[in-house]
Amino acid sequence: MCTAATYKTKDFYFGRTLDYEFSYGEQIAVTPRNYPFHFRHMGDVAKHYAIIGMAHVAADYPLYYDAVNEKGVGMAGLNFVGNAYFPEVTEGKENVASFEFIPWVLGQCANMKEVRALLAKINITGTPFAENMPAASLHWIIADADEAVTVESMKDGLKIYDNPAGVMTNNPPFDQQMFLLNNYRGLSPRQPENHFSEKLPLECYSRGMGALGLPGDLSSASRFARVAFTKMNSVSGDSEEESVGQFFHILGSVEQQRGCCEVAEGKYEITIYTSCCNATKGIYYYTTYTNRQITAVDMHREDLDGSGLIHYPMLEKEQILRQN
Ligand SMILES: C[C@H](CCC(=O)NCCS(=O)(=O)O)[C@H]1CC[C@H]2[C@@H]3[C@H](O)C[C@@H]4C[C@H](O)CC[C@]4(C)[C@H]3C[C@H](O)[C@]12C
Repeated sequence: MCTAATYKTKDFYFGRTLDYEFSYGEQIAVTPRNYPFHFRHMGDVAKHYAIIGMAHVAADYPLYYDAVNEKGVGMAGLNFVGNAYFPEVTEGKENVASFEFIPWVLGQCANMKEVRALLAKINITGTPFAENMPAASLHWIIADADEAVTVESMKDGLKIYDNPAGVMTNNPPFDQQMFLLNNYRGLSPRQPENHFSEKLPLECYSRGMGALGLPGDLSSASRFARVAFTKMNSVSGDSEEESVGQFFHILGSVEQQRGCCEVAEGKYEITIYTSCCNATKGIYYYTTYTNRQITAVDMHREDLDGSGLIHYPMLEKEQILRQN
């Protein structure tokens, strides 16, 4: 399972948890403006916006999981197993392999208006990156500081949903996830009134009772409700530290501890990493399951006019600051 969220204070923040039972080996990758992209069906693109994000790097190619570009547009792919369907190459469309979707969009769109125009022409194909790397079953969230959409390629077509909550998890399809939020419209960060019965003297015996009923389990529908509630009610200062700190707390509401979600005998899904990108400034912050210190890579500290891919290993060793 995975969860993605957007957050706005003075700057715009975009990130996700990557939950799985094993790692593909990911790195923080900066694609500078002159790195040549060879799109399988769309030809070569020599110049594009610079991109920073988490990627599996194979044959010097950044297979991004989540990323932002230098214009402040963010995008993440999350599992959509059993629902994602990628058609064959279709004439008259811009055919983009699912593994190319993030660089295709982030390489050329400066805002969501441009993203929407691009999506109107696209056909996301299942073209594999390599023989041993078939297309992943994914859906995507794409956002800038002003709005977000969810993109789902399914048997009955390509769906582009407005995403006013600015959050996404996995199954079921996004329209159903949003509908299910209706179940929680009575929840509140404030203490509840007694609407149960005037004839019963019901009391608030604890703080936090306004959100009683918010599901606490790890299913993706429950994480959707939980992260939406947390994000929509989130309050923080707008300094970088306060915003980044609060963003990690928002995604902390849905993180997965080893042992709670068994996917096979003795195998557990965990939050492998959590990212928080300051999309306005191009700074990628992350924590990992084993390294809870926030680590940052700043795209603007690199030569963004270069042509070679830049990548940093994910730092996974726990760093404890000893006070005495
Ligand atoms: C497994 C990851 C998604 C995690 C997730 O959503 N878990 C939820 C599990 S569940 O639904 O609730 O069961 C996805 C996110 C991004 C994916 C990777 C990226 O798409 C980049 C390439 C794409 C290639 O086609 C396949 C390898 C790959 C390197 C992908 C492997 C894997 O599918 C990743 C890492």
